[in-house]
Amino acid sequence: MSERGFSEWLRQQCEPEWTAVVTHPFAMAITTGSAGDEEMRRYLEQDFQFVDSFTALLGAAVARADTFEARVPYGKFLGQVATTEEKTYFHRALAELGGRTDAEPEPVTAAFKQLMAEVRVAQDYVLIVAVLCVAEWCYLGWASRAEEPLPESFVHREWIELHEGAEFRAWVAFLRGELDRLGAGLDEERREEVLQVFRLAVELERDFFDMARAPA
Ligand SMILES: Cc1ncc(CN)c(N)n1
Repeated sequence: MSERGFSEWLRQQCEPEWTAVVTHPFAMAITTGSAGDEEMRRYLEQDFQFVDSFTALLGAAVARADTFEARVPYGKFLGQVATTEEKTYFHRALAELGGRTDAEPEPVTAAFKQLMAEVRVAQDYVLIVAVLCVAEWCYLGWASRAEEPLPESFVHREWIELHEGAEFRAWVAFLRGELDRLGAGLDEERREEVLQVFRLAVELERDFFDMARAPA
């Protein structure tokens, strides 16, 4: 395992897919504001379905965290997703784009929801953190590549802002810290198990951006 900790070791094992996610043409098109309305509508309709399962997974993290110190950041972020992202951004953005909140999940969305449901039902804390960490860390990865001035359109700009900034960086650092802390006590077999889940989540992130780019 890398001297730099379990989370960095996991990330390195997932190259070149990791870099493919954080530099994905669709993500880069969000950062420049050049992702078109149709693409953004398809992507956000699907992401709204993703966020539902993601919110449930945060609830599982609150329940299964092994320390009170860890439960608090999950609870705090859960409140933020449920209020800021779900209640305001998605509804405003989908209204602007003529999108729906009840779109049929695409195959990649269904696969991602299934992975999140599996680790949630298993109530396996380190696997729960692995999926949450991929989702948040790789979003920080692409969003932090955005250059000022950010796009004028709120659909692009606010989506970047939700995944960048001091608070979001601290949240990702917390998730990585949890993986580093837990990883130190895992044997080889368990580390491999976490890696498999981590890798699948990275692949799904890449496929999710591919889906957004695919012709309708
Ligand atoms: C597919 C996906 N992955 C991650 C995130 C970041 N919360 C998201 N909104 N959507």
